[in-house]
Amino acid sequence: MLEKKTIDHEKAVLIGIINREQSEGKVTEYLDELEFLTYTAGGEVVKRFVQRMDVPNPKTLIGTGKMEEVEAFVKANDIGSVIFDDELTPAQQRNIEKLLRCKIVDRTSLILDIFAQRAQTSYARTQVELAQYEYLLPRLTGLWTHLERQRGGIGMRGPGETEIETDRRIVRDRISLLKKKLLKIDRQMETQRGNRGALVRVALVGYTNVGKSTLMNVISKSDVFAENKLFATLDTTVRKVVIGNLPFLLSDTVGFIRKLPTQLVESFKSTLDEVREADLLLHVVDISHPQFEEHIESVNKILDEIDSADKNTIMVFNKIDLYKHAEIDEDDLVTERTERHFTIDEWKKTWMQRVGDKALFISALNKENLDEFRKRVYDEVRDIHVTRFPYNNFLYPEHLDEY
Ligand SMILES: Nc1nc2c(ncn2[C@@H]2O[C@H](COP(=O)(O)OP(=O)(O)OP(=O)(O)O)[C@@H](O)[C@H]2O)c(=O)[nH]1
Ligand SMILES: [Mg+2]
Repeated sequence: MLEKKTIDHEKAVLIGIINREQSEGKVTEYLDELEFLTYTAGGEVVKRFVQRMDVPNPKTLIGTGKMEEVEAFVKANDIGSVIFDDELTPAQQRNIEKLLRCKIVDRTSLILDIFAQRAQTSYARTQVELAQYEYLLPRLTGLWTHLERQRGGIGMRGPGETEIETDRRIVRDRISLLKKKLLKIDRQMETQRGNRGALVRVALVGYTNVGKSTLMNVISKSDVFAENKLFATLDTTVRKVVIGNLPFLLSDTVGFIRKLPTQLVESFKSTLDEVREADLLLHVVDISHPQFEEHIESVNKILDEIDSADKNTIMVFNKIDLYKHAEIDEDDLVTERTERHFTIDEWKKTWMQRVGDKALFISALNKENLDEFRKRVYDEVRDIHVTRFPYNNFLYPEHLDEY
């Protein structure tokens, strides 16, 4: 269920293109996610436009005819933003802006906007601001006037410099300032992490909205913010958790998403240090989501980008309470049985073949199978612990139920 807040819902339309790489079905899925992102950002989607085209129009991405259709709709319906699923070049963005005279947003800037809204701590805010400026820099091409406030008037403009150059210089200065600021906080955090001593470190990773924070809360009896919107968590939270009598550190991290803007991965690298330095990853998956396998791929890709793809990982399939498999009527002899028809048991078997006992099926919300989850995590953490401190191993029995 979506909790609607009293934000003034700005009306938005979505635009996607179908081509050789993305089929109609895929585009529908991508636009579903884009709609969820729009909702998270405070907007309301009133219409979607989809066009089939193999070569994008260099001027406006979609074709002229389609653009006229969009223009008519935007004007007639008081639309505040037009949101594209595909990334726009700075030139395309400018051209479309001129035509439609409303906000033109692509997936990257939408995600950046959500991050900006949700950043709570000064660290997260600094990271987001850096990502925003890096997105902005190549797009500074004269049409922008929103840097006016920061220009500071007299004396700021060097002789002979054009406005765009001044803007670029201001943005570059700001970027290097922010990088310095982050570096300083990074060092402090590194020291903090160093002080945590020898405890085994476990990190929850996964696509956004899969239930990482909910699981963190039930396991550590803490109170991390969780809600049915994307990117509820931006800052890493670390908690000391004890299972049996074995203590370890559990961290909850920012959720991943398909096409996570590179600027964000870059500037959130240090938030992701927690992942990079973890001894064990719990890769949480929302098995009730129709595209959960693609989510797994996106997450693996980002883990690869931060050099963490080879880490010891347990796959945690969450939300089994919501999972429903598609059914085929007995007299239906045409429909082929596919993964969509798998029962949870079949998924269990499939994943067991792939990763052995490193797959778990739970419901964090209904607390289903949490004992099994605790036991698996205990065994894994214990193994890491006794490998690291062999002399210590008598402290921690091989089986949790000996406690
Ligand atoms: N039905 C069901 N809902 C769940 C389960 N686990 C979490 N949820 C819901 O899923 C939504 C997202 O949960 P979060 O814990 O915020 O997810 P997250 O992975 O931390 O999300 P981000 O921080 O945004 O990346 C919330 O509305 C939870 O109540 C579950 O096992 N079953
Ligand atoms: Mg979270």
